[in-house]
Amino acid sequence: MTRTLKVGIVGWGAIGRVVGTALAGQDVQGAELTCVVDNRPLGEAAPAPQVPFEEAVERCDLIVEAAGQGVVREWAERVLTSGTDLLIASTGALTDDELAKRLLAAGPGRVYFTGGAVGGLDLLQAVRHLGPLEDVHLTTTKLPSTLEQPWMDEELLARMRSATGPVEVMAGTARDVPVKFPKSTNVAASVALAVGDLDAVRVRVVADPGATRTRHVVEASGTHGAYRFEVAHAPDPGNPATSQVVPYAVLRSLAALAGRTGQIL
Ligand SMILES: NC(=O)C1=CN([C@@H]2O[C@H](COP(=O)(O)OP(=O)(O)OC[C@H]3O[C@@H](n4cnc5c(N)ncnc54)[C@H](OP(=O)(O)O)[C@@H]3O)[C@@H](O)[C@H]2O)C=CC1
Ligand SMILES: O=C([O-])CC(=O)C(=O)O
Repeated sequence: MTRTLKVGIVGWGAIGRVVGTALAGQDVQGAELTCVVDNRPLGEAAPAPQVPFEEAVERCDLIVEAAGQGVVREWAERVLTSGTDLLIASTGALTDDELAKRLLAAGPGRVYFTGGAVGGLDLLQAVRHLGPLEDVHLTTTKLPSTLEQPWMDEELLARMRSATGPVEVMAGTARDVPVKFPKSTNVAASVALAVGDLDAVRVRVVADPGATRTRHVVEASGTHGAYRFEVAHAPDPGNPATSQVVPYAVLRSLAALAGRTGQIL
């Protein structure tokens, strides 16, 4: 008989709540919710004990990070060093090369990344073995309010707020963009993880008042082929910066880690 995977969730928000509720309801064969970590007191809202981070690391086989890039920076290495595995949603933290290098080398815990809001990462990772991808582009289009940032000047904010159509708010690489939109463009770092190069992924971030669905378009080509993946997600009603599908991508990752048969890997 295989052991049940004890899972702790860090971040009881749009992602964590759905993942934690599903785990507590035994929706993921071979995994159970052991505890929850969050900034705010959750009281009865959490279906498992709310504990400090240190205690979660001690009690769990696997921690799901669904809190933000800062949590990855502060805790990821300690989780892995303690022997606990870590599944990261805030992949944008990996734009820091030093941190990325340390996490990939850390152990005995293992680090994993969820595909989150983008598709096709499995194929892009496979394609690397045929040779480099020369051209990789990601275009992310979201509601303007979900893209407002403290560093933006009045002129850009005014343009976003009064837009009647799409407005490009940033063009850069997967190294620059997730740092500027830490809660909204982790997908850029996820594409870069699949492609194996942060600087090779050209990213456009577009604010569009008509974007009732969040759109991510990944386009890549090389001598061996051309690839295009486009998704249009309903945003989470409580946190429209996050697409509603993301917790289900995390649950899919958890099912694979728990060893459920029949998974597409
Ligand atoms: N890979 C992907 O495709 C995606 C990745 N993400 C990443 O996942 C993260 C979480 O998303 P989402 O659930 O929508 O965010 P929410 O803001 O809805 O929830 C995050 C929760 O984590 C809590 N939190 C933040 N920092 C800490 C901390 N240091 N310790 C404990 N709790 C903390 C927050 O509390 P408080 O509000 O008090 O800070 C909040 O309750 C995003 O910030 C983003 O980085 C999101 C969408 C897609
Ligand atoms: O949920 C999404 O569509 C993407 C997102 O917020 C992120 O990548 O951080």
